[in-house]
Formats: sequence, structure tokens, C-alpha cells
Amino acid sequence: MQYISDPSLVSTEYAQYGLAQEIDAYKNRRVTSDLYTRSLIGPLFYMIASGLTIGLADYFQGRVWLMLIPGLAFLLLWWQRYHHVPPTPGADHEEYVRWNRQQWYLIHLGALIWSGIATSTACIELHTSNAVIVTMITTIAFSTAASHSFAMHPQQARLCIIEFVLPPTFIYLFYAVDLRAIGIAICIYFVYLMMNLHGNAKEYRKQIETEVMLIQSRAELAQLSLTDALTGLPNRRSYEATWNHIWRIAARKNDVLGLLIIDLDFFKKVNDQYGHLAGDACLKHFAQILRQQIRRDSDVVARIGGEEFVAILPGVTNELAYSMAENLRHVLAEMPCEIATQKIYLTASIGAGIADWTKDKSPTDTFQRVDKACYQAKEQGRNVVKCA
Ligand SMILES: Nc1nc2c(ncn2[C@@H]2O[C@H](COP(=O)(O)OP(=O)(O)OP(=O)(O)O)[C@@H](O)[C@H]2O)c(=O)[nH]1
Repeated sequence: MQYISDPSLVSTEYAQYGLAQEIDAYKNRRVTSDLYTRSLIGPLFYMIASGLTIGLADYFQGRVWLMLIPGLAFLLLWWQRYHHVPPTPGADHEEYVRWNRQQWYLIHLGALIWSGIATSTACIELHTSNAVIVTMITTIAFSTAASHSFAMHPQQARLCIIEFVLPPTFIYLFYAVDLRAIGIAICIYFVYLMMNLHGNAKEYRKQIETEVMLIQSRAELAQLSLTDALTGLPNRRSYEATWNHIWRIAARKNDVLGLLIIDLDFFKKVNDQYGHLAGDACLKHFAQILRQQIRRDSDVVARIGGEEFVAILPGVTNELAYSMAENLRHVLAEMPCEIATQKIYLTASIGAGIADWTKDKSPTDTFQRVDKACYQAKEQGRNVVKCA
């Protein structure tokens, strides 16, 4: 099912289904775009750090060209990450899951290659040489960056930090006496990083929740702006958007499209006689009858003025529109609005008609013809159905 972004065109359940989908899509887009941008630059830093390490390592003296090997590997990794763009909007959930998995393969690959360089440097040098210091500082920097940048997937980020820190630290602790104290310090920092990642993941989740709440409030406001507060029916604004939409689809397909315009009779008298609150109760009472009588999924009812209502009836012929209007008129006349001990009887004048594709050039043309019929029903004494 496709989500229609204009809430005036959808039922409440459909709108809620659409909203849930919109929220899921938003979360997927937000997470993947963050993961993409935040992981893009990493390989370039690995490239610089590996060049520095090989350039400074005693073991590689005179073989500076060796820098090219990790340099090219990281350049290739950057190229891969650059071209692994997130799925286009509208992609399904599975596609996002697949993309995330592949992106994490690329992130782990970078972390493992770097960790390999840091670990082998420690193994070869086994003392506080410049190359070892460079690998230590950059490893700390990379793992710190991972704890900040990858908070959207804390489990993967945790694994990534372990990949960075554990292998070289193992060598510092158990094979290089000179580096043991620094190894212990790195272990303490590792614990801090894990706690920091936990906090960052919480913050990230909260941020997304806040954004989701904003999306929900926006949708609720949109829904409210299209609903009549008294009766709960769609209001005039909603009706206009819906009527135009349905009319144009029906016109394109040459489909039958019925319309009822219903105006309650002598409503001013109801207010004058029983009070405004009783008048409000009568409007709600009628709205309920309207909902009960016009109830096919494709029908739309709305309150478009003080005591004026419409029913849009796709696929309904002139005869059927007339008999539905007659039925509605009878039910209303026989079902009074009961307030305390009082019974207020209401009647309505109704214009019934269908879109005439040979005459009507716009939704307004159809509306005006049916509205004229409603006016004629008033002129004929009210409590009457008149065909357009
Ligand atoms: N209680 C209440 N009255 C409303 C509301 N909106 C409009 N009205 C009243 O509806 C009445 C409409 O009066 P008119 O337009 O003269 O129509 P009418 O008295 O129904 O007479 P006809 O339509 O000619 O039969 C006015 O008195 C409005 O104040 C509302 O939300 N609540």
C-alpha cells in the first residue's frame, strides 16, 4: 500500500498506517545517512596514520615505498565507502538492513586493517619508538571517534572499538615490558570508551525519539486542521481537497460520482428555542445519523458549514443518490435528538445529483448544480429531496 502524504485524502486508520510507515522510513533514512557520512572520512585518516607509522618505523628504514601498500588499501576502502550510498527514499526495510550490514563490513574491515598495522608495529618494535607512539595515539583517536560516531548501532560500535584496542594492547601488556604501563592506561581508557558509547547510544536514541515525536505532532496538527471540532467529521477544507481529488479521478475514468448536499431546516429556530448548546447537540446527533446512513468505505461525509453537510458517493447513480437522500431524510425526521426530557425533531433539505461529464468542467460545477437543487428543496417548503 502506498502512503498518501495529503492527510485530507485519507481515513484516520489509513492515515495512522501511513504515519507509522513514514516514521519507520524516517528512522531508516536518518540512521543510514548518519552511518554513511560518519564513516566516510575514516579511511583517509587510516591512510595518513599508516604512512606516518611506516615512515617512522626503524624496521622499514629505506623502504618508504612500503607506505603505498596500506595507503592504496585504505584509498580503495574509502572509494568503496564513498560509492556505497544509502538506499533511495522509498526503499523497503529489508533494503536498509542489507545496506547497514554491508556498511558495517566495510567499517570492520578498516578497523581490522588498522589494528593489524598497530599490532605488527608493536610486535616488531617492542619499545616506545616513534612509530609505536603514533600507532597508540591514532588507535586511541580512532576508537574514540567510533564511540562518538557510531552510537546508532552500539553493538557494532563496541565490536569495532574492541578490534581497534585489544590486539595491540595485548602485545603492549604481555610482550613489550617497556609498553606495559601504557597498555594498562589504554585498558582504563577502553573501559571509559565503553561507558561513553553507552551514554552516546542513549543520547542518539533520545534524539531520534524527539524527532519522531515532532513528526507525530505535525501529523496530529494536520489531522486537527482538517477535522470539525464539534462533530468530528472532516471539515470544509478537508472536503474540498477530497472532493477535488475524487472528482478528477472519476472524470478521468468517466466513472459515476454522486453527491448529496444536506442543509438542516430552520436551525436558527432550534438555537433560539432550545439554546446554542442544544443546537450543538443536534448537529452532533445529525453527524452520527449521517455516519450511520452513509457508511461504505469509499463514501465521504463532511460538515462544510454551520448546518450544512455533504456526502461524496463514488459509484452512486442518480437514482441511488436520490433514494439514499430520501432514506436519510426519513431517518432524521423520525429520530429526534434527545436532550434530558426534551426531544428535538429535525428535518433537512437535500440536493442529490451526480457529476455530469458532458456539462461539468470542474468539481465546482458539479457542486453548484447540486447546491442549486438543495436551494430548490428549501424553496419547495423544506424537508424535501431535490435532484440536480
Ligand atoms: N448551535 C449551533 N448553531 C450553529 C452552528 N453553526 C451555525 N449555527 C446556526 O445555524 C443557524 C443557521 O441559520 P440560517 O442560515 O438562517 O438557516 P436556518 O435557520 O437553518 O434556515 P434554513 O436553512 O433556511 O431552513 C444560525 O442560527 C447559526 O447560528 C453551530 O456550530 N452550533
